[in-house]
Formats: sequence, C-alpha cells, structure tokens
Amino acid sequence: MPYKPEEECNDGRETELLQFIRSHPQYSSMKNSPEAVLAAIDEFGTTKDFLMNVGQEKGAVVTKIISEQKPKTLIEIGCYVGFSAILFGNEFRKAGGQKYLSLELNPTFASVARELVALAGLDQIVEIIEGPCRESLRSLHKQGAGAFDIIFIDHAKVLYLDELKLCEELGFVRPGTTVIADDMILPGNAAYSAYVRDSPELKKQHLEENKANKGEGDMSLGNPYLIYETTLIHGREPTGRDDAVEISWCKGETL
Ligand SMILES: C[S@@+](CC[C@H](N)C(=O)[O-])C[C@H]1O[C@@H](n2cnc3c(N)ncnc32)[C@H](O)[C@@H]1O
Repeated sequence: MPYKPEEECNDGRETELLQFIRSHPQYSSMKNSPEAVLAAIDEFGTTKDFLMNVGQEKGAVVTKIISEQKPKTLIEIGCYVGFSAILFGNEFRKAGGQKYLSLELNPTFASVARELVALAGLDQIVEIIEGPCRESLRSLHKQGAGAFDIIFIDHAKVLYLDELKLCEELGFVRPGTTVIADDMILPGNAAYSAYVRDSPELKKQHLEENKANKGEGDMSLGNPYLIYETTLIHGREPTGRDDAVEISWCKGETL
C-alpha cells in the first residue's frame, strides 16, 4: 500500500509516530527487529500521515550496494525519523560495517530516530548526530574522521552540491567512495547532477569563478580533481511516484 500523498511534515506527526509505535499491539515483537520497526513506520505512513522516508523501493537500491560493497564506514546527511538509518544500518551491520553516522538538524526528529533505532537494536552501530550538518561534518573532521566508504545525501535539496563539495574538501570523498543522492527526479537536482558528471577541467574553471564570487558566505569549493562515474537508478517514492537515486562512484583523482 502506498503512503499518504506527500505534504509538509514537522507538524507533530513525528511525535505521533512514536506514540503510534509505543502503543502498537506488536510493540514487544519490534524489540531488536529492524524489519518490524520499519513495517510499523510504513504502517503509519500508509494509514495515518505521510512521512518523508526514502521508502522500501529506493531503499533496496541502497541496501544492494551495501551488501555488495561491504562498507566499513557510512555517513548519512538527513536522518529524519530514522527509517533509512534502520534499513541501511541493518544491512550495514550484516555486511560487517563498524560505524553508521546519521546527521539530523531537527532535535525532535533526532530524538524520535534515536528511540526507533534503539528499539530496532541498532544503537550500538548507528549514531545520530544532532545539528546543522556542516557543523557536524567539520567537527567529525576535527575529531580525525577520514574518507567514508559510502555517503548518503538526503537532506535539503538545494544544499546537496555544497555539502558534497564540503565532504570533498574535508577528505571524506576519496577514490573508492560511493556517494548516493536521493530524490534526483522528485524534485531533481540539476546542479548536483551536472557537477558529478563534469570533467576536472570544467570543475577547475568553475572553482576559479566560484572563488572570485565567494564573498562572506559559507560556500564550499570542492575538490575538482575527483572523478565520478555516475548512474541514475529509478525507484518509486513510498507514495508510489517515480523518483531515482543517483549513485556516484569516485573512480579516481587527477593530478
Ligand atoms: C528527506 S528527510 C531524510 C529522510 C531519511 N533519510 C529517510 O529516508 O528515512 C530530510 C531530513 O534532513 C534534515 N535536514 C535538512 N537540512 C539539514 C541540515 N542542514 N543538516 C542536517 N539535517 C538536515 C531534515 O530535518 C529532515 O529530517
């Protein structure tokens, strides 16, 4: 069954989701069961209110990559109520992953996600970091974080490109890193899609232009020497509408 039609969230429904799950007749069978927690979140999305989760179909594209690539490190930008953190964190643990970091701006969403991740029995592996992702990314860098095997970008669409560039600058993207971006058709993200396909020469040219126009704002310039191989993979939103995730594998770095 599809989710209720897409609409604005953050109107209290996330706390209602938590109440729904806490008082669910199957609550006790959800303990340490990522599948049962995900089923309950989906039940809320289909019977109560829309939730802005990646959903099972696009989610399966990502879990397949996790099971094939067996990443040791994964960072997600945009946790929301933890659906993707539970779906991907479960696969990540099965594949031998060590630390799954999930960044979330909104304290209410982060707290709902923490409770659901713990209910699913994934709190030893999934860490939810609250705050604006640019601050969290810089703080992780200061703490010594290096390249991630997988980066999943699923927060504010207009910020995808700037956040990818910041990850590049901080050394979080290296040859071998797979960057996955959600919602690449609905609504789509032309600037991001162009960047991951541009040649290093074009990116260097843009970088010089951006440097000149940078001003006072917190704008990242990226690393134009990284080269990606990018594929768009279609999958439906939980509402049933067509969408896609974009998989950009960093295949090398030019000199
Ligand atoms: C589409 S939802 C994430 C869905 C989640 N990945 C899933 O599939 O279950 C986007 C989330 O990004 C968060 N977000 C938006 N801007 C952010 C920022 N600057 N830093 C961290 N999180 C942000 C929002 O609060 C929202 O919870």
